[in-house]
Amino acid sequence: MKRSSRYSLGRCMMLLVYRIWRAMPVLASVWLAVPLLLGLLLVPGFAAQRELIDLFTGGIGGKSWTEMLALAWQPVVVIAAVAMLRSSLSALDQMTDSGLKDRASMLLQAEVHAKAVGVPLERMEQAGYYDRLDRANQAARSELFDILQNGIALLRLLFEFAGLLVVCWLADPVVGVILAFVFTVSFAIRLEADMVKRRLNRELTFSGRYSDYLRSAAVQPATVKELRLFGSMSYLIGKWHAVTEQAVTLRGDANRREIRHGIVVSAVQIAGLFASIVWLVLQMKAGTFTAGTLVVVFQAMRQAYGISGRMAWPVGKLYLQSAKITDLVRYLHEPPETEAGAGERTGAAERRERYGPDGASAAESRSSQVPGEEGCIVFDQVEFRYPGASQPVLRNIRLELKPGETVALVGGNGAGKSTLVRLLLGLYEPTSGQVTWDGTDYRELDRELFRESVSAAFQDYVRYETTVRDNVGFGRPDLLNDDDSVRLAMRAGGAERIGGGDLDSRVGLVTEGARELSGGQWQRLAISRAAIRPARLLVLDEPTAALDPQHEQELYRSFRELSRGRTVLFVSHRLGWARYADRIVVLRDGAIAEEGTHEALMAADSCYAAMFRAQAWWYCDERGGKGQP
Ligand SMILES: Nc1ncnc2c1ncn2[C@@H]1O[C@H](COP(=O)(O)OP(=O)(O)OP(=O)(O)O)[C@@H](O)[C@H]1O
Repeated sequence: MKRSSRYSLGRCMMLLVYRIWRAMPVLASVWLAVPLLLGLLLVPGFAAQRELIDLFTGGIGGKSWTEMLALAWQPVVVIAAVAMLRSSLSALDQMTDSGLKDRASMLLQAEVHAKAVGVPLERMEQAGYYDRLDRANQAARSELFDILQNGIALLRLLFEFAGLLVVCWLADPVVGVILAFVFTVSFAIRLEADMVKRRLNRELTFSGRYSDYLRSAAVQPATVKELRLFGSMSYLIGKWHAVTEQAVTLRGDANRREIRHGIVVSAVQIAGLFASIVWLVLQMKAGTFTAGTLVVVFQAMRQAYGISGRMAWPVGKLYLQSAKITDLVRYLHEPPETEAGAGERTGAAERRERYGPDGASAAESRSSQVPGEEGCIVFDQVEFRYPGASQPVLRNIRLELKPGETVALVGGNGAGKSTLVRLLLGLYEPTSGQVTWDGTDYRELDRELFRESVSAAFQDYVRYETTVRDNVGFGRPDLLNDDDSVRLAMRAGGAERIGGGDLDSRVGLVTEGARELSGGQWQRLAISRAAIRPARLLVLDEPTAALDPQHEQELYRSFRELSRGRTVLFVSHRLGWARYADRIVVLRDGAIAEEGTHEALMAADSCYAAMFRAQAWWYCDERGGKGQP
């Protein structure tokens, strides 16, 4: 995957840590400071050890035991204090570590959700954007804990190595340089070997699954019967053999490679150690070094070599997780519109541009007009283009919905019906032109009050896998516990029998003991959810798509009740419904092709008439000779 340098792994990690630190400064500071202190404490610890060794290897000389002990107590106290501090810091580290990772994961998930809520719907519906949101969400939910774990493990090892490097450098800068060189070389070799092994393991997981499938297929009675009959059994077994043998060979190669790398690393490390000791012995001869220094340097170098091996693990894992880290950080840092190129601005983006970075909210706070009582809606020269699309989906739409009118919106697949519905509900903003409510531009209306004035049941209706009551009551949470209102809405949506009259019966597959519903039953609940809202405008997008003829007829009966006193726009491919609307609007290729009552459009032998006859033909008695459409 190509990653921009703006979002390198290191920068992404720093941005993530900064976000966490901003939200939890104390906890995050402790979390970061502890590994640093653990590393730094190595320096006084080793210094005290050297002093103690030098004291005793220097011989008692003319000193009495009491004098020796008086000199020794200081380094002993330092060694004990360092050991106690290190163990206390390790305990503190464990405590902050688990608390911080849980909270950081929750915090970033909440930030991803908060950002998703503010994204314009038309942007959210773009496949690329939605995928990124999904990946960022997944990274925040399941990977973040692991990412932070690896990040902090790496930090701990780095600080520990830094402490050991300081110990060696203080002993002699030449030894420090040798250690830095040997450490870098052995770490690089180990990391490369680790990455190769990880990639191979991933590949082998796929081929392992394939090999398992082939092996189990070869012993399944149904497969055995068929393969014997066709004489293909040996072919299947040969295939399994080839896949398995390839995996065994690759694994053997990888193991041999790892062993070879291990030998090289050991050779480099032994050479480094040898060079350091020779150098120190030479210095000792010159009288500048003590036995204590030699022992301490020897210990520090061996400890640092161990770190070079352990560091390959978190670095390798972070590298593999880098795509997810980048997704998460980019999602959190970039405004959604930056993905859209020139000429891809949505209405919301334009508004932001007009009013500055906080444009959307500023404009929203400006839009405070109360929606009028009448609810006369006018589309005035509306054009709409999806972000990234070269052509508008809707063009030059002039449409008026009079208060209390029922309008059917019909047209072929992809004509733009659902898009028009979303503009009508204020979910999208026109790219040009305007939609008004009693003469006021939608953008000037108070969002909350506007939402209260509209209701809808969508083609892609939602299934709330909780209770029947929730499925209806989510339309009006304040009426959720008002049984009468919920039942009334269910009657209007033709859903009164769902759940056997028990509003609290659980539905769906998620909870134990719940009952799964059919597509039609879910759709009737969605219509009931729309019906519970006393909205002036009701929009039904394909309300009968999942209904059988009997339930469709029942819904039609309650439809009259449902539409009383409201402006209704419904979209339906079943033109039998359209004939009862006050007006039919036909969309073709994103433009209004014709408009009128059923009778007028039929009389005009319009494109609606052709569609209607095409559908009616299926229901005609063939012998009745009504003919083909
Ligand atoms: N989120 C989207 N992003 C980009 N293009 C879209 C998006 N949604 C729909 N379109 C495109 O807009 C056009 C109109 O789609 P729309 O869903 O409004 O049609 P429709 O008349 O409701 O179709 P159908 O009867 O099949 O439901 C189609 O060409 C479709 O590909």
